[in-house]
This record gives sequence, C-alpha cells and structure tokens, in this order.
Amino acid sequence: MHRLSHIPPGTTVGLLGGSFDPPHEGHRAISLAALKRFGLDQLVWLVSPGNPLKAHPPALLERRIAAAQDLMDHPRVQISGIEAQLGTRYTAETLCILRKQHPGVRFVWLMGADNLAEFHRWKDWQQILETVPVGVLARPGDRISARLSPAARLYAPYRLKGGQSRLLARATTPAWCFVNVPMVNASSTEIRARGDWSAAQPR
Ligand SMILES: Nc1ncnc2c1ncn2[C@@H]1O[C@H](COP(=O)(O)OP(=O)(O)OP(=O)(O)O)[C@@H](O)[C@H]1O
Ligand SMILES: O=C(O)c1ccc[n+]([C@@H]2O[C@H](COP(=O)([O-])O)[C@@H](O)[C@H]2O)c1
Repeated sequence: MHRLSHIPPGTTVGLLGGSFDPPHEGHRAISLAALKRFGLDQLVWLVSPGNPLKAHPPALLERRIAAAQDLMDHPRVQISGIEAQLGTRYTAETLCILRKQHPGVRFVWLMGADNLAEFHRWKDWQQILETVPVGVLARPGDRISARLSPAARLYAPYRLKGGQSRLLARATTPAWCFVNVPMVNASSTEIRARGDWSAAQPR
C-alpha cells in the first residue's frame, strides 16, 4: 500500500490538497503561514489527480508535481501524488486512508477561504469536519463569502479564534480556525489564462 513517507507518530501534519495547475506564490505563502500559525511540524501538498467539482482536467500529474517541487523546496514540506496512487479523488476518502495508515499522527486539513465557501458541496464534508481539524487561510476576495458560507455558519460554535490558531492541531474535533494571513493575489486560473503554463504543453 502506498504511504506518505517520513511522517513520525505524534507529529502534526498539515495537508494542503490542490490541483496546483500550476502551483504559484499563493500556495507557497499559505503553506509558510500555515506552518507558523498552526504550529505544524510538517506539511504535505496533496497534488490531486483532479478536483471532482472541476469540469476541465488538469495538466499531467507528473508535470504539476515537478513544478510544485521546484516552487516549494522546503525541509518541512513534501509534495505528494499519493491520491493518484491510492485511487482517491474525494478528500473524505483520502483522509480516511491516511488516518488509518498513520494512527499517531495529527492531520490538519488546510484550505484557502474560497474552498470554505464551497465546502458544503464536497462529498461527506461534515464527516471531514468531524474527524480532522480544518485550518482556513485568507484569500483575496473570498474572506466574506467564506465567513457566510453554510459550513462556517453550521460549525460556528466550533471555530477557534485566530489568536488560538496554535491550539487547532490538537483540538477535539470538530474544530476549525480562520486565520488572516498576509494575502497573495495569485491564482492558477489567471496564470493559465495568461498562457504561461497551458500553451503547447501536454495535458
Ligand atoms: N492566493 C491564494 N491565497 C490563499 N489560498 C490559496 C491561494 N491560491 C490557492 N489557494 C488555496 O490553495 C489550495 C489549492 O488551490 P488550487 O490549486 O485550486 O489553486 P487556485 O489558484 O485556486 O486554482 P484555480 O484558479 O485553478 O482554481 C486551495 O485550498 C486554495 O483555496
Ligand atoms: O472531496 C470532495 O468532494 C472535493 C471537492 C472539491 C475539492 N476537493 C479537494 O480540494 C482540494 C482543492 O482543490 P482545488 O482544485 O481547488 O485545488 C483538492 O485536494 C481537491 O481534491 C475535494
């Protein structure tokens, strides 16, 4: 069975799932902010085989992983294509397997504010919130829609304030925390639209 490497029991590990099509400075910035604000030991970029809610297929996984490794060369961050190896696309399924494989590890699901706004559309989203702490990072333009989202409203009683962010990883679930971090106005959609990544490349 495929596993994440170098994840010692007892550690706290942030999981940043994404299409990374392509990876950019926004991903890098929220990763560094998440390590610090949530006091995480490590972080894993889960490069997705394809977001189940996105109609267009992403660029080749190998190409996205290579670009991610170039961009995020950091001793506490690993880039992983494990979802493709496990055959999972849905986050709830991925988390279920990872938690079984690493019983002593405290995983935290990380996402930008835009994903919290849409979170109620994910498969078994309440199960995700009930089983792993969720850290949400501010993103330009999405802070208000995220705060007003169905998931944020329903789970409002379980939100840790920004000043308590370092408690998140070891908090009893459900627990989530929105942190206002310095924002980077970068998006893969915009980079693809410029043609710097998509043009003449295999998809
Ligand atoms: N600039 C950013 N600021 C904060 N969070 C971000 C930023 N860019 C991406 N994220 C978050 O990183 C994760 C992976 O994002 P993803 O790979 O979809 O990038 P994206 O720029 O949102 O791509 P696309 O434009 O194709 O939707 C998501 O949780 C997303 O919310
Ligand atoms: O599980 C789901 O239903 C689900 C729906 C939408 C997105 N996700 C995950 O959310 C992460 C961010 O996706 P993306 O495309 O916005 O980078 C990535 O890991 C996806 O697999 C998961």
